[in-house]
Amino acid sequence: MNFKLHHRRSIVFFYQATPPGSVYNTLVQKSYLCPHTRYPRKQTIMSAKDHTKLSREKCERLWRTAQAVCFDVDCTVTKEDALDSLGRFLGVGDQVADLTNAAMDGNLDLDEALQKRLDIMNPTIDKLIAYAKSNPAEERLVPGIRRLITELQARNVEVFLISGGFRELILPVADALNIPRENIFANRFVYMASDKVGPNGYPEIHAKGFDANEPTSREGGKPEAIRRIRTLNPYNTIVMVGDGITDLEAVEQTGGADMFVGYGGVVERSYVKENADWWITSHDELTDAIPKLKVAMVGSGAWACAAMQMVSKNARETPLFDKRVDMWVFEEDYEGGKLTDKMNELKENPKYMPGVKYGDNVVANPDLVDTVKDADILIFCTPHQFVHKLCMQIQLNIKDNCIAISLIKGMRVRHDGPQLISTMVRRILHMECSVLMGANIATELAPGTLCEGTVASHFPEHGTIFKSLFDTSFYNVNVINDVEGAELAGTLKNVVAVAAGFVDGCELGHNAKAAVLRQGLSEMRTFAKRIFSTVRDETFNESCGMADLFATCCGGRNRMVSMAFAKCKGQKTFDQLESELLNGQKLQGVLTSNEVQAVLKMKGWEKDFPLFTAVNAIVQGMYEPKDIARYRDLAAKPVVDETFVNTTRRKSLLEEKLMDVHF
Ligand SMILES: NC(=O)C1=CN([C@@H]2O[C@H](COP(=O)(O)OP(=O)(O)OC[C@H]3O[C@@H](n4cnc5c(N)ncnc54)[C@H](O)[C@@H]3O)[C@@H](O)[C@H]2O)C=CC1
Ligand SMILES: O=C(CO)COP(=O)(O)O
Repeated sequence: MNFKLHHRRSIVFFYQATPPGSVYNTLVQKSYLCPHTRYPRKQTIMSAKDHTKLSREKCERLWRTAQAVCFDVDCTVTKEDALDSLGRFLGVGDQVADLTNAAMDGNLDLDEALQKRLDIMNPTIDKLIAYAKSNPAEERLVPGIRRLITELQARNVEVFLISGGFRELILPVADALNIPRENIFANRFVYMASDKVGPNGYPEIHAKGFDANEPTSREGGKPEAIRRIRTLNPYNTIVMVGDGITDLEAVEQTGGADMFVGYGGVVERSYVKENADWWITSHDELTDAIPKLKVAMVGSGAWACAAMQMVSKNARETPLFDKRVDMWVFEEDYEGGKLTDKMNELKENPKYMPGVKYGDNVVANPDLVDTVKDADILIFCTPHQFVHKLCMQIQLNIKDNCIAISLIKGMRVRHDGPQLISTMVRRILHMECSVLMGANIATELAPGTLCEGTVASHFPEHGTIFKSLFDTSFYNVNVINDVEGAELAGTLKNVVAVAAGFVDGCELGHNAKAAVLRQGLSEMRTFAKRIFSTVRDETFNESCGMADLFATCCGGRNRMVSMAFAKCKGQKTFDQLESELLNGQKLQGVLTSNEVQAVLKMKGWEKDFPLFTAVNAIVQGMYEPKDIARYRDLAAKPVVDETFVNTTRRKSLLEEKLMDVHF
C-alpha cells in the first residue's frame, strides 16, 4: 500500500508501517491504541455509549418535532452501496462488497475499508463518469424515500445526507431529492495522475485516496458531522436514519443525533436492529407518522375572514396541514337565522366580510371549546377586548404542543404595565404564541392584489410553519423574531391612525398628516423600546411597522371613524359612530389610546409622548380634533375648552378602573 497517495491519520500510518514488537505494541499494551483486531469497534462504541434506547412513544414524539433529519445514503436512501455497485461495474464486486460489509458490521475500521476498496478498484475519472451515467440517481432510490423527504421538506424539516460514501457519487442523488449540496457530509476522492496515458492522450487520473479531513472518513464521523450541523443551526431535535453501525454511532455520542431510526429495507444488520431507537423496514412508516397539523381560528370578523383566504388555501394545498380548518364564530342572529349556518352555507361571512369566499374547507362553529380542542395551530383574530375572556374559556381544552399566532392589534393594561395579547395567550394557555402583523386592510386583500405581512416568532421553526400557513401569491410573509416590537407596532399605530383621522376630518392637509405620521412612528418606536429592551429599530421598517402605519392612516377604520368624529364637530360619540359606520365591526384605536395613556400615566411618561397624549385628550373630550395640530402644546400645558368638553365628553375609561380589567 502506498501511503504517500493519501492522507491517513498519523496514528494509522504508524500502525500500518511499524513492525511488531516496536513502540506500536507498547502503545497497544498501554491501551492508547485499539486496533480492530484486538477490540472490535462494536465494543468500543458500546463502551462509549451516551444514549439509552428510547421508548416508541418518545420516538414518535421526537419524530413529530424533529427539525432536521440526517439520512445515511447507501442502503438507506439508495438501494445499494455505491462503492459495491461501482466495484461490480469495474469487475471487482465481490471483493469490494466483503470489505463494505465488514465495515458496516463494525469489524473493520472505516478509513481502512475505504482505502482497501479504492486500492482494489483503482477507478479512473472516466470510469467514474461512465458509472454515474449508467446508474441514474432516480433508479438508485429506495421505495418511499422521495415521498418521505418531500413531506419533511414541506414541513420545513431540514434534510441532510451524511455518508461514508463519496460525494461525487452522492451529488446526483441529492439533486434528484432537492437536497441542497451544502447539506451533504461525505468523503471526497483524492485524485492522482498515473504514468499511463488515456485515450484522450493525457495521463489517466485515478481516484487513489480520500480526504481524511472529512469527518465521515473515520469512526465517529457521523456524530461529528451532526455536531457541525448543530453549530451552524440551533436545531432542538435531530434524527439520524440509517442501516449501519456508523449511523447508530450518530446517536451514541454527545452532541450527536437525538434519536436513531434503523432502516432494514435493504440490509438487516442485527446489531443495528437491536440497538436502534426505532426499527423500520419501510420509509412509509416514517412518512405515515408525520402528523398533519390541524388549524383552527378563533374569530370570524373582517380580518379573520380575509386572512382565512390564505389559511384555507394553504391548508388545502400544503401537505403539512390537515385540509379542514375550523373557525369559531361569535354567534348572532342574521336575517332570521343563525350567522354560523349562513356562513357554512355561503362559505363567507355575509355580515362582516360580505362577498369574500374564504374556502370550502373551512367549517364555522359557534362552540368555542369544540373548535379549539383538536387544534395543533390556533389563530387568534378577534377584537382585542374579548381575548382574555375567550382564553379563560378554553384554558383546559388546549392540545399538548399546540402553538398559536395572534393577528390581533391591541393590548391589555395590568397594574405593572401593558400586557401584549401574545403574552396573554402564552400565560393563560401555556402555549407559545407568535404574531402576524402588517399593512393589511381586510377589505383590500384578495388574489391578484399585493399585500405583505410580518410573522414574528420567538422560535424559528414556528416562523417557518406560520409562513407556510399564510404566505401566498397575494400575501407575502417575511419572518422576524422581534415579537414584542411587531405586536406593539401593530397596536400603537391604531392610536396614530386616530390622529390621522382628526387631521383628515379637519382638512389640515398633507403636511400635517405627514408630521403626525412621523411623530407617531417615533413615539411607537420609543414606547416599544422602553417597554421591551429587546425591540429592534429594523422592525419598524417591516410591513408591521411604517407600512401598517401608512396603510391604516390612509384607509383604515380607525382613521375613517376619527375623521367622521372630527367632521361631526362633537355631535356624536365614537361609540355612536362605530355602530353607525362599522356594522358590528370594532374600533380598536380609541380603546388602545386609553390603554396606552394608562401606561404613560403609570410610568410618568406623558410628556415624552405628546402625540399619544394629545390623541387621548381629544378622545376623552378635553380638546377638539383640530387641536391635533398643536399636539406638542397640549401635552405640555393642558387647556380645556369647556364648550367642547360639555358636548362630547364621555366617561373616561381611565376612570373606570382600567387596570387589570377583564373584558
Ligand atoms: N379589519 C382589518 O382590516 C384588520 C384588523 N386587524 C385586527 O384584527 C383583529 C380582529 O379584527 P376583525 O377580524 O377585523 O374583527 P371585526 O372588527 O370585524 O370585529 C367584529 C368581530 O367581533 C365579534 N364579536 C363581537 N362581540 C364579541 C364578543 N363579545 N366576544 C367575541 N367576539 C365578539 C363579532 O362577531 C365579529 O366577528 C383586531 O385586533 C384588528 O385590529 C388586523 C389587520 C387588519
Ligand atoms: O390594522 C389594520 C390594517 O393593517 C386595520 O386597521 P383599522 O382597524 O383601522 O381598519
